[in-house]
Parts: sequence; C-alpha cells; structure tokens
Amino acid sequence: MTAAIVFDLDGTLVDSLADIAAAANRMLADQGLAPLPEETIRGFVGNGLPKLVERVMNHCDMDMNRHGKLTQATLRHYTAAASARTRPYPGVQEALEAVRQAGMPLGLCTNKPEAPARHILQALNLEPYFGAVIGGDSLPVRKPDPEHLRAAFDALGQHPVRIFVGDSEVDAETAQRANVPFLLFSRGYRKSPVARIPHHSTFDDFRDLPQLIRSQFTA
Ligand SMILES: O=C(O)COP(=O)(O)O
Ligand SMILES: [Mg+2]
Repeated sequence: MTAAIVFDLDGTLVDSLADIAAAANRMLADQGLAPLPEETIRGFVGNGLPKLVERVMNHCDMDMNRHGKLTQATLRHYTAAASARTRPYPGVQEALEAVRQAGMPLGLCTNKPEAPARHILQALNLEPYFGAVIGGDSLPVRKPDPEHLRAAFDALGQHPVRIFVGDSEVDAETAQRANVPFLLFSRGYRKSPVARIPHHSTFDDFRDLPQLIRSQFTA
C-alpha cells in the first residue's frame, strides 16, 4: 500500500534559521536598528514571513503601519540569499531517496513563500523528489488552515494513506485539523516540549524515518 507523504520545510527538511535571521537583521539594519540574536528569531518562525516580520517589529517596538513595506523589504533580502547557509538536516536526502524508491509520492507544504522555497529545494538538489510544492503565498490560506495541507496531498493524487512530517506546533495543529497522522521531527524549531505537541510518532534522526513509515503505515 503506498502512502503519500507531505513534508514541512523550515526546521524539518532544512535548517534555514541563519538565512531567515540574516534577512530580518538586514531589514533592521536598513532601519538603523541593531540585529536580533538567531535564538530570538527562531521563536518567530512558523507562521510565514509576514507574521515573522510582525513579530520582529513588535519585539523592536516598531510602527506597525510600516509592516507591509518592511515585509517586502525582508522578502527581498531573503530572496537574494535564501540558500547561503541553509542546509538539509543529516540524512534527509537518503530518507527522501528511500521513500521515493518505495513508490511513495512526496509533496511539500511550507509557510515560506513559494519562490524561495523552490529556490532552496533546487540549490540543495532536493527538488526532483517533490511532485507538489505549496508555499505560504501559493493559496489564500496557509497552515494551520487544513486546506493548505489538503492542497498538497490533492496535488499528489489519491492515495489510501496520507502522512504529514513537520517540526512545529503549527504543523501539528494543521495535521489534526486535516485529520492526517503527524510525524514530529524533534530537532526543528518547536517551542514546546515534544509531549505537549500532538503527534502520531516522533523522530530525531532522518535515518530512522523510512523504517518508521514502513513499520507504521504500510502493510
Ligand atoms: O516560513 C515559516 O514561517 C515557516 O516555514 P515552514 O512552514 O516551512 O516551517
Ligand atoms: Mg517548520
């Protein structure tokens, strides 16, 4: 029995925090403001770029009327260097290869805007694995709206089993609302303990993922 698997991107397949933080900090520098530590910005990732900029601006007590402009500026900085320091987590490519060889169609559902998401997949040689890529600006809705995740699965066709792999509270909520089993990668950008995030299974090493999927979801 084949399962369709949809993955989240930031904090799941790739560690992208350094480039996200650099873009936000370039925007702050344009405004004459000091950079924020990566660890602070880590807590702002998960609900897409406009929300990240809103959280940065709140943190720095900035005038929210400028949110639209500063979101565009941050996106420009990000697009210019989206894959400079972004790297897949260890074992990601091998895991994708293994599940694809087992005949499972793969999709991506990220709140990152689609253009930089595709750029990162290309730069890291991950794009050929994905039959569908849905970004945070691809639809009128984004995670945690379950329609965002459903769109990624639907683009892969009809398969008896659906599995979502992600790293965050937002991903867990999305999976729950879409009624899809959720596999939680525990080394990403989550803010709460693993036990507080609803999940079907959790893993901390991509080398374990193919076997986890085989044993739990395929007959
Ligand atoms: O862009 C974000 O805020 C998070 O992106 P993700 O959905 O790939 O984790
Ligand atoms: Mg994520």
